[in-house]
Order: sequence, then structure tokens, then C-alpha cells
Amino acid sequence: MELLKARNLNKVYPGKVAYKALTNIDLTINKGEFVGIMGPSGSGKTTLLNMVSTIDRPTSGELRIGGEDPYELSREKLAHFRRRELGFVFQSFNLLDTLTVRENIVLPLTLDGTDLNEMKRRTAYMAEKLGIAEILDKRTYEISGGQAQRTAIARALIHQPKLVLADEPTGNLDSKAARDVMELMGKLNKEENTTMMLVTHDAMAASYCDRVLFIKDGQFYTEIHCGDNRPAFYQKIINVLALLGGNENEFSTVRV
Ligand SMILES: Nc1ncnc2c1ncn2[C@@H]1O[C@H](COP(=O)(O)OP(=O)(O)OP(=O)(O)O)[C@@H](O)[C@H]1O
Repeated sequence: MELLKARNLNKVYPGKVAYKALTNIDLTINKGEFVGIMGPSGSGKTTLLNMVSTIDRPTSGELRIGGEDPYELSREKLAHFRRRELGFVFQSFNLLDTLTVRENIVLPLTLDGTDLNEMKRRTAYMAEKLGIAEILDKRTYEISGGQAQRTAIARALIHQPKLVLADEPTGNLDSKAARDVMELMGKLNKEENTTMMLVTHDAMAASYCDRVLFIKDGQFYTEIHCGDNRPAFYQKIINVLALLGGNENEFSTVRV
């Protein structure tokens, strides 16, 4: 079942000299899929993520999430749609420092006015899944980067969104923490059937996806599928990145 369908997405940033950041991008993500987006710096990954996450409008093209066109919604309904149907994971975690881990995780349910017992049940469930049950009462400055990202993932998934969007979730983590985070994202994708889209420079992180789509200069370049051999998939990703070119320091290729 198609969860996300983007057709012919174009984005032109206006300015003294208009810049075409995306050209005729087609993207379909089925329910339960885990899809990676890779490409050199400036290729349009963030632009695409911003279109899909409804943060910015495409200049032309169609977008459907769960059959709905978010850009047809009023401002208020769009804000509700984003809060209800999407979950976000960022490179910089974006946790609220004045709150505990528990309070951060439960935030989307608080905003939705969920019943207290349900909030407790969901928090305990997510904390258990992400291995952070022991740190629920800590403040965000008392936890490690890996724990902070796992907290952010729990927050992104607690309201069971249709689609989770992750922007460089391993960018601020050491290789061990990055691997742990990706293992957990892969596990949640499979066990909870959560649909995920990941934008990353990190080949190790991308190798946890079912397939990876590459863009170059705002255009679709190629797509590769994981199959059942993750180390082989990692190598295939490295090979495409080598073909894509770009700055050699740009892609992380040291983690297997
Ligand atoms: N608000 C904007 N106004 C004008 N040009 C922009 C704007 N945002 C991005 N661009 C340009 O669009 C192109 C794509 O940018 P984008 O941020 O999507 O790339 P990216 O693949 O995410 O890069 P990186 O990996 O470095 O984050 C770049 O050339 C960038 O300079």
C-alpha cells in the first residue's frame, strides 16, 4: 500500500538568480518501508525532506501522504496533520532541556490531549523498546548523545505517526552509538511496521534501509535495494557514492 507518493516534484528557490533545487522527482514509499535518501552536498536532500515533511512547498508537482494532499489543508489543519501523522528525528536531537527524558518522550501525546493512563502505557512501551527505561527521570544534559537520540526516536514514534522522517540522525554520534541507533530504527521499522524516510551522508546508516535513492543536482540518479545481505548492501552504497563523486570527505565510509 502506498503511503507516500510524490510525482514530478520541482522546487525553485526564488532570488536574484532563481535556483532550481529539485527537478521532476518521483518518490513512492509503501507502508512499512524504510527508505534512505543520499546524494552529495547541495544535491537537494534537505529540500526534498522539507517538501515531504510539509515544511516547505514544492514549486510544482503532487504530494500525497496517506492519500491526503497536505498542501490542500488550511494552515491550522496542516499543523495538526504534521503533529499527528509525522514524526521527526533530527541530527541535533532537538530535545527540550528543561524537561526530563520522560517529559520529552510524552510531549506529542500531551499536545494531543491523550488520556493519562494511555500516556503512561505508551511511554513505558517506547522506553522499553529503546532501552532507555532506566533514564526516564534524568534531564537531557545528564544523558549521552546516543541516549538523547534514542529519546528523540521514542518521541518521534510515541503517537504512532504514519511516517517518520529522520535527518542525519547519526550525524552527532560516535560510530558505536550511531550503529546502536540504526539497529533500533531498523528494529522499530520491522516490529512496529513504521514507515521511515532517512536522509543521510552515512553509508553505514543508509545500509539499514530497505532501499536507498540517490539524487544528484536535484535529479533522481539511481536506486538500490538491500535484499537480505546488509554488508553487501553497504558495499553497493559505497560503490554508488564513488560514482556520484563529490568531496571525498563528504560521505562517511569508515564504518562497516
Ligand atoms: N532557501 C534557499 N534559497 C536558495 N537556495 C537554496 C535554499 N535552500 C537550499 N538552496 C540551494 O539548493 C540546493 C540544494 O540544497 P539542499 O540543502 O537541499 O542540499 P543537501 O543535499 O541537503 O545538502 P547537504 O548535504 O549539504 O545538507 C543547494 O545548492 C542550496 O544552495
